[in-house]
Amino acid sequence: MRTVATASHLRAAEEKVFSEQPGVDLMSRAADAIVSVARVIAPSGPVVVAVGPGNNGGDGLYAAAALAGDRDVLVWLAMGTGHEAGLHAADEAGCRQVDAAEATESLTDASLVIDAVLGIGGRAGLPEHLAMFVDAVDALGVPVLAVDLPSGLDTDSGAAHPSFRADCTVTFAAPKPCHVVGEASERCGDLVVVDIGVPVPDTGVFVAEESDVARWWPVPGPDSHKYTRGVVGLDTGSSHYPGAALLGCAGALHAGPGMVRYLGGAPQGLVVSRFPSVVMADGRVQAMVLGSGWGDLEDAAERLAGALSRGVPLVLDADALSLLPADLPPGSLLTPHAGELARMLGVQRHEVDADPMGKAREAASRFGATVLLKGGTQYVATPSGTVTIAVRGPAWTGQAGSGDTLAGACGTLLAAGLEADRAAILGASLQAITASRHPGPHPPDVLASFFPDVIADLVDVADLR
Ligand SMILES: NC(=O)C1=CN([C@@H]2O[C@H](COP(=O)(O)OP(=O)(O)OC[C@H]3O[C@@H](n4cnc5c(N)ncnc54)[C@H](OP(=O)(O)O)[C@@H]3O)[C@@H](O)[C@H]2O)[C@@H](O)CC1
Ligand SMILES: Nc1ncnc2c1ncn2[C@@H]1O[C@H](COP(=O)(O)OP(=O)(O)O)[C@@H](O)[C@H]1O
Ligand SMILES: [K+]
Repeated sequence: MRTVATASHLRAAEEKVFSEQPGVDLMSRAADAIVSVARVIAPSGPVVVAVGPGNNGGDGLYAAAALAGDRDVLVWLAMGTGHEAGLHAADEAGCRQVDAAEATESLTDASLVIDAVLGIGGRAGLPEHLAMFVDAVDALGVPVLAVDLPSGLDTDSGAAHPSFRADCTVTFAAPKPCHVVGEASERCGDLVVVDIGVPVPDTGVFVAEESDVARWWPVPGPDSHKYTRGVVGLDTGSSHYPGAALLGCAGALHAGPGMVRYLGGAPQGLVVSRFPSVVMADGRVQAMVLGSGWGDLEDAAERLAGALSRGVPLVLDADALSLLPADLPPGSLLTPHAGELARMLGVQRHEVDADPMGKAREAASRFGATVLLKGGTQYVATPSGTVTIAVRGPAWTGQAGSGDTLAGACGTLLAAGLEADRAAILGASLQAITASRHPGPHPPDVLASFFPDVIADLVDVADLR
C-alpha cells in the first residue's frame, strides 16, 4: 500500500527536508527520474517540453537539459516565464526555445511531450492557449509524460478539470488524491512514484496496489480443510430477487471459501442446480452476508437478529443497511453505494458525492464498522479513521448485480479470518483487477467466474517474490 498525501502534506515534508539538509538538490533527483522514464517511453526522437513558471517547470527544464545530450529538445515557456537556473541549464545544453505556434507545429514529429507546466502549486484548469495545445497533442496521439501530475488537475481531488491527459505520470514521494480518485486518476496514465528523499508523511489515507492483493490473499496450507478455510453463510436474495442469491453465491464461491451455506429465501433448487457445492443445511459459519436482494422482506429484522446471534462478523449489503443495529459484531463490514450511504447518514446523495472519503469515514465511526463505499472509486474506511482506496477497475463493472457478487466475495474473505478492511480492499480490488484483465463487458456472475484465474496468477507472482 502507498500513503496518499495532499499538496500541503507534501509541502510540509519538503520544507522539513530543506531545513534539515540545507542545499539539498531535490529538483535534480526529480529531473533524473523524469529522464529515466522519458527514455523508456520514447527512446529517440524530438521531445517537446511545455514548461510552467514554478518548480514543476524547473523539474522539466533540468530534464530537458539532460535529454538534449542525444536528441532534439524543444522548450516552450507556456506561461511566459520559467525557473531561472533551469532555463540556463536548458539553454547551455542546447535546448531550443519555441513559442506556442512552433511548439504546436513540432508535434507532428515529436516522440514525446513532457508536461511540466503545473504541479502541486497549480490551480485547477488550463488557460485557453494551453487547452488548445492539449487538444493538438490529443489529436495527434503524441505520448505525454506528466511531471508530478497532469497540469490542470486539482492536486487534492478527483475532479475532471480541463487538463493534460498523460500516458505516464512521474510523481514524487507519494501519490496525491488526483492520482488515485475519480476521473482525474484516469488522466494520469501509468503512475510512477519516485523516492527523492522526502519522507512520506503519515496521513492515514492509503491506496492499494495489485501487489497487496497478491500478498494478502489467504492461501490454504497443506493441512487446511473446509472448516479451517472458512464457512460463509449467505442470507441473500428472496422470492422477488432470486438472482441476488445466485450472484452472491457466485462471488463467494469463486473467491475460494471452504464452504458456502445458502440460508436465504430464494428457491433452494435454483441455487443448488446452478452451484451444486453450495450447502443448504444450516450450521456453523465463520461469517455471514446479508441483505443483497432482500427487497422489502417482512422478516428482514428477524433475519438480521438471527445472524447477529451467531456472533460472527457480518457483511451487511443493500437492504440490510437500512436496519443497522446499535452494536455490530466486531469485524463487520458495511457495503453501501453512495445512495445507500446517504440514507445511512441521513444526508443527501450530493453530499456524499461531494466528499465520499469523508462520508465513508463518518459512517465507519458512527456505526463502529468498516465501510466499503462502492462506486468508480472504492473507499474502505475503518472506525479508527484510516481510509484505503481499492485498486481501480473499468467503469463497466458498475452494473446491477456487481455489488451482490462483491458482497459474496467479501463474505468468503471474512470467513477466512481476514480483518474487515483487508476483506473489503481485497474483494473490491479483485473485482476491479479481474475486470481489467478480462475486458468485457461481462455480467457480474461471468466476471466472478474469472476470479480464480486472477487469484491464481496474483498468488503465483507473490510466491515468486
Ligand atoms: N514537493 C517536493 O518535494 C518537490 C517538488 N518539486 C516540484 O515542484 C512542484 C511545485 O512547484 P511550485 O510550488 O513552484 O508550484 P508549480 O506547480 O510549479 O506552480 C506554481 C506556479 O504556477 C502558477 N500557476 C498556478 N496555477 C496556475 C494556473 N492555473 N494558470 C497559470 N498559472 C498558474 C503560479 O502562479 P501564482 O499562483 O503565483 O499566480 C506559480 O507561478 C512540484 O509539483 C514538483 O514538480 C520538485 O522540484 C522537487 C521536490
Ligand atoms: N464507474 C465504476 N467503475 C468501476 N466499478 C464500478 C463503477 N461503478 C460501480 N462500480 C462497482 O460496481 C458494483 C456495483 O455495486 P452496487 O451499486 O451495489 O450494485 P448492485 O446492488 O446492483 O449489485 C460495485 O462493486 C462498485 O464498486
Ligand atoms: K505537470
